[in-house]
Amino acid sequence: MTCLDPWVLLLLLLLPVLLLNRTTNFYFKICFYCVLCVVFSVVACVVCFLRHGGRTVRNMSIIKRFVRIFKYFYGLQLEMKGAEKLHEDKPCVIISNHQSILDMMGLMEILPRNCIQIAKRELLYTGPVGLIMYLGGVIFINRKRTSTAMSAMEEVGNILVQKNLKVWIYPEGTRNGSYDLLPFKKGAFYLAVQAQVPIIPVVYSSFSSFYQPEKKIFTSGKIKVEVLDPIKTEGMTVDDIPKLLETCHSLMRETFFRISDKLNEKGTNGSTSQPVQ
Ligand SMILES: CCCCCCCCCCCCCCC(=O)SCCNC(=O)CCNC(=O)[C@H](O)C(C)(C)COP(=O)(O)OP(=O)(O)OC[C@H]1O[C@@H](n2cnc3c(N)ncnc32)[C@H](O)[C@@H]1OP(=O)(O)O
Ligand SMILES: CCCCCCCC/C=C\CCCCCCCC(=O)OC[C@@H](O)COP(=O)(O)O
Repeated sequence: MTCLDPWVLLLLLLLPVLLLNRTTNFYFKICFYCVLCVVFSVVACVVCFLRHGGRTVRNMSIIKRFVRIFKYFYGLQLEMKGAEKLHEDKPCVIISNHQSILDMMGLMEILPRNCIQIAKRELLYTGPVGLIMYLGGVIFINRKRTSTAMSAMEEVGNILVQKNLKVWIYPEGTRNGSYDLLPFKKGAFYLAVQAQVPIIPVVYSSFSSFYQPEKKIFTSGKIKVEVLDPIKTEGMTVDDIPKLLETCHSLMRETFFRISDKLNEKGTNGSTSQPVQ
């Protein structure tokens, strides 16, 4: 019989204690999430290469299958409303709120076919995770240079209708762990007006009932997802963008408060904002 290294033995004995401690449990879950992302990305890259031979939005259906497994490790339940609105075979711009790196689980639950995503350029350099995003057709933008970000998004606008694509954008432009939505950036609205395609808002309930990084809380829980009705942009011009943005923001904000338990417009279930994870 092989003897276990005493350090390994000690770690194994301490593991239940560490997992019962809220802080270590929190960090364990976050680290495990990153490990899952990396390991599944490596496997998904191989499958994507074998199946489609390179970068294509069709790889997203493969990536989706991998990411959909994550929720079982975390005891997360997703409750959808109106998901069928995303599956109409027409181009559109989908906008949603962005709370954390955990969003990916909710995203992959309802991501429609032929839907490209916009992400910050830095994610391309996260090893296998960046590679799988690249293979999945994610468009990377440099947020520090508005002009290049705008032209990358304009290019998406040019092919949206032509190739019958959908595009998923986080108009807050960054992760937002506060108990409210941030003001929206304008790129998604320029894109929709330029391509004359509808905007479909998608709202995820606040994660704060099961995930509070500042208190090191990460338990099992439920995420409610509501897909709102499409908002037409036909006939709109750039002058209509501020009003369009305002309409989408207030509809989404209203929905966010309605579907998030114990949250109200004053912001709170005890604290105001917290760092993103
Ligand atoms: C198996 C495991 C697998 C794991 C892999 C799974 C893959 C999942 C992928 C998930 C990816 C998720 C990634 C999420 C992110 O990275 S979010 C961050 C990146 N996204 C965004 O930033 C999108 C939203 N941002 C925008 O739309 C911005 O508007 C942007 C285009 C980036 C410009 O930024 P900024 O300058 O900060 O914004 P403003 O909106 O304030 O605009 C400044 C002025 O420019 C004018 N403007 C904007 N766009 C246009 C345009 N297209 N044409 C003309 N003018 C434009 C705007 O009006 C502003 O001017 P004024 O102030 O109005 O004068
Ligand atoms: C060779 C380098 C290796 C680096 C390895 C890094 C491994 C990283 C592993 C897992 C990370 C999981 C990332 C999942 C993708 C989630 C997308 C996301 O949520 O990005 C955040 C972005 O929307 C906004 O960023 P900011 O809030 O503005 O900041």
